[in-house]
Amino acid sequence: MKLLNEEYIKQAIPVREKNSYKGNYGKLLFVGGNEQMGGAIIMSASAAVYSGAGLVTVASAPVNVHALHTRIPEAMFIDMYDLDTLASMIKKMDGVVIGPGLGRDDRAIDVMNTVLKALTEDQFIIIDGDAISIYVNELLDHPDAQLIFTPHLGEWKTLSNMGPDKENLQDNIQKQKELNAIVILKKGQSEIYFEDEVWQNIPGNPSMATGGMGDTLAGMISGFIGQFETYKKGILSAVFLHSKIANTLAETYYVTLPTAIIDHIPKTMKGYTNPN
Ligand SMILES: NC(=O)C1=CN([C@@H]2O[C@H](COP(=O)(O)OP(=O)(O)OC[C@H]3O[C@@H](n4cnc5c(N)ncnc54)[C@H](OP(=O)(O)O)[C@@H]3O)[C@@H](O)[C@H]2O)[C@@H](O)CC1
Ligand SMILES: Nc1ncnc2c1ncn2[C@@H]1O[C@H](COP(=O)(O)OP(=O)(O)O)[C@@H](O)[C@H]1O
Ligand SMILES: [Mg+2]
Repeated sequence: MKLLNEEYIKQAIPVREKNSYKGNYGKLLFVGGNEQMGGAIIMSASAAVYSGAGLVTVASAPVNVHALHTRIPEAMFIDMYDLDTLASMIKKMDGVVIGPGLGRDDRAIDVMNTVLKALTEDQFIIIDGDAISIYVNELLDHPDAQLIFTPHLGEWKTLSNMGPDKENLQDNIQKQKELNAIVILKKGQSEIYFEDEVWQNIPGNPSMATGGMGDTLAGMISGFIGQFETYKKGILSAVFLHSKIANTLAETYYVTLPTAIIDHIPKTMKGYTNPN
């Protein structure tokens, strides 16, 4: 297992080309946030916007539109239950995050089916939160896109049948291959399972144990992938900086709010930008 520490991330973040434009930095769709959990998809999309994603659209329950626009006017909005619009929107995207606050009811299952079927091979999808349960329970097919799962240990049990006391490196590698996906297994020191190697994150602390922290990570990962050369660089940099920011905040704060992490992303990224 490789260790994900300061050395890897140093100067990993690319400098923006002088004449680049928003289309160069990722077009992302966030799908989730039912009537009870709008905050989850708002945090996720905010994290992508603050990570530098070029264009962010949120597909959510209509009741969430004003809260979203108050928090991030940079994002666009569609009704996630309008399945035709949802399917046509997917076609314009580089990547999709689905699951934060999605719920698991029949409407959520329809949304999930629509998204997975509309994807094409040059796109990526991050499946998080409730979407993990739907993927497993509904026996959905692997989408025609790069698949990325971001389970916490409870969700990993749903995906792998291995509980927190049973999961282990070798069996996790085996399961990752069966899933044909990149797996970011979230825990105190999260592990990232790629096709050819496994990494362990070093920073992180218990001030992060608060609702919305994983929603925020999923948004950061998507935002980074949209701008980085490779999936590996984008994912590893996002996982590291998410917990690195939390460590800095935890020096003076008892609890680290996901929204506080989001606020600190742009300045922290600047500090790790490669000047060459
Ligand atoms: N503001 C909002 O809108 C927010 C919305 N949110 C949205 O809520 C949705 C559900 O997400 P969730 O993570 O709450 O799933 P949940 O069904 O409780 O977990 C499944 C099982 O896993 C277990 N488990 C969990 N963590 C574990 C661990 N580290 N290690 C071991 N076990 C662990 C857990 O066990 P338990 O805690 O019940 O003992 C349970 O049995 C999702 O869409 C998310 O985006 C939240 O993000 C909050 C803020
Ligand atoms: N004690 C801890 N130490 C380090 N990281 C933690 C700790 N508790 C939680 N985290 C991190 O917080 C995030 C929690 O994700 P998740 O449970 O999906 O949150 P939510 O669904 O509420 O957004 C993960 O990235 C996890 O690694
Ligand atoms: Mg979660």
